[in-house]
Amino acid sequence: DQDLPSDVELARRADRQPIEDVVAPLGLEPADLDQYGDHVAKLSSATTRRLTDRAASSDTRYVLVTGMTPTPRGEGKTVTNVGLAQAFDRLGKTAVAAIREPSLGPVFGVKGGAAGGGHSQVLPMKEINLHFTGDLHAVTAAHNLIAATLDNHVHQGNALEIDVDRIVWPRALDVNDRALREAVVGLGGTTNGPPREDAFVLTPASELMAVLCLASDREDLESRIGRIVVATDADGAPVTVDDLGVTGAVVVLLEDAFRPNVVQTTEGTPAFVHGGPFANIAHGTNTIVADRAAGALADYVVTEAGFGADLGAEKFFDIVAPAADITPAAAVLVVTVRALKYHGKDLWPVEFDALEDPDVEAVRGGFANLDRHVGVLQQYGVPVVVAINRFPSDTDAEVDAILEHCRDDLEVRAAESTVHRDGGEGGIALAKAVDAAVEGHEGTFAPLYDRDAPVSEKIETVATEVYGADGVTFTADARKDLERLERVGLETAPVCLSKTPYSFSDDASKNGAPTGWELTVRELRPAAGAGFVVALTGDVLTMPGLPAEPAALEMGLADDGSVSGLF
Ligand SMILES: Nc1ncnc2c1ncn2[C@@H]1O[C@H](COP(=O)(O)OP(=O)(O)O)[C@@H](O)[C@H]1O
Ligand SMILES: O=COP(=O)(O)O
Ligand SMILES: [Mg+2]
Repeated sequence: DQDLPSDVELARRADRQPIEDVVAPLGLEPADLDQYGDHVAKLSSATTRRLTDRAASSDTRYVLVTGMTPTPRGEGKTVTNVGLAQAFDRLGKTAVAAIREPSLGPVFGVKGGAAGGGHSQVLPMKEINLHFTGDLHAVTAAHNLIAATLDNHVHQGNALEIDVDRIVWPRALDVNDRALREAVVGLGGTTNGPPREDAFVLTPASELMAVLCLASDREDLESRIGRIVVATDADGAPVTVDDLGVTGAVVVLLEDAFRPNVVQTTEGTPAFVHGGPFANIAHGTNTIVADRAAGALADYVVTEAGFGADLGAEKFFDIVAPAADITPAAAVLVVTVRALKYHGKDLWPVEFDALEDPDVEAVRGGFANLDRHVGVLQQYGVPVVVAINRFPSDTDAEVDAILEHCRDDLEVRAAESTVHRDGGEGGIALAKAVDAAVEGHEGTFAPLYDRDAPVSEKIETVATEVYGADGVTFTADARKDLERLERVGLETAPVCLSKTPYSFSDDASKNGAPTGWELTVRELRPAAGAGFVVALTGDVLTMPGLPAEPAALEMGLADDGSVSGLF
């Protein structure tokens, strides 16, 4: 398999069409777009409202792309998502790839870009991976305006009697910076004070990002922002963004960010790239507005949920689909030979060169992880199709072992996908398997837990039925947090579990399908704006750190304007 040119080189070579031509087959006119140059646009406010007001048309097929428990490099969900949308396009259907927009954190950190790869990318790759249309910068600014307004309120006399030891609204930055995980602000005497402990989260972990992704329209966006709890007062009552009086300014900052970004894939298939929460520290899928707008226009909406099915897919099914009134038609579970070997060899931490050598037995050893993910997805009543995302070093024997296992043992459809190397052509078999699975499926989709169940019961359900835990241990702090939920009206809200993506359990070193363990919940953070409760487990960090060799060290700008080191 001859080596492909780099993603940035392939992106540069792809012949791009004017964005108005890309979306014309969807029935969009130039008047529906606010353009940012020839290849990037946002839906206009009027069109966003028109498309999202429509009931989700029942004949639109929403295909969720999820994955098995990944290695730190990621196993190709975004690549598969883009490639599958291209495949449906090639089969004469209208399709939209609906994915998240990248955060600068991973771009300059370890994972690199999140715009797909090879012949299945969204373009323009450099712009999308860097500033794009400014949405993440807007969220960062809006987040920090709330924080500054809060400290200013306290400085100016604290009429709301905010308890400065119970402020729960951090600051945000879209850069991985462990030095900011815990900070002290307000130093410098009465001019700057009062001093207090503070924290920074990466912008994708900001509750404003979740609000932007879950709001159904502009009015809902505003009321959700106003409901965000930033602190508690001397009586222990919640203090909200509305109480601070800054809701209007935040909406002004986020009005453009709320409208879906419209771009194209390497093959000219439409893509709505919008919203950027990760699935370990947040709910992990793109905006509802992008899903709904795409669903009003296309036969297929192929959308991705981050990390493994235990994270992104669980949150898509239990939080996003109900909030968006979307019924998923199928789930595509992306697996790779290398991730199966990683689980099969029970490696931790991962040594990638050990995964290059052909080893069918090690692939078989990883089936326990694959099988649990298939079982998790089937619990939601959706048909599952396994996509084997083929890497250059994979052998036919390894791929055949997976196909046979899916057919003979799991009795689920599976298809080899070569969309990274071949673009949409490499996803035709997968697209046909998805259609066959949808057409042959009985049963109906349903979230896993009853929407009125108490938060603790919802956490137990996800822990035992999705993660495979024997039960849940709430620390003393978490139990206190549970009691406080009533005061913010979230005692029966959906839960957004914050957990390591590298294991079904809350311990990254336990790969495969761990059994005989308890999930430990150490803290609950009410997200009244997002309308869910974040449950922190293990040692998940909402402000990641840079690795020993950050991707940033490989980047540069050539004289011809091309960027090196972006991948
Ligand atoms: N089949 C493949 N061959 C080579 N590289 C791939 C393949 N699939 C994905 N990649 C690369 O692996 C990295 C992770 O892919 P991505 O689609 O972002 O995974 P995920 O969305 O699951 O995190 C990206 O750099 C991507 O270009
Ligand atoms: O939130 C994580 O998303 P990926 O799995 O696509 O990196
Ligand atoms: Mg991805």
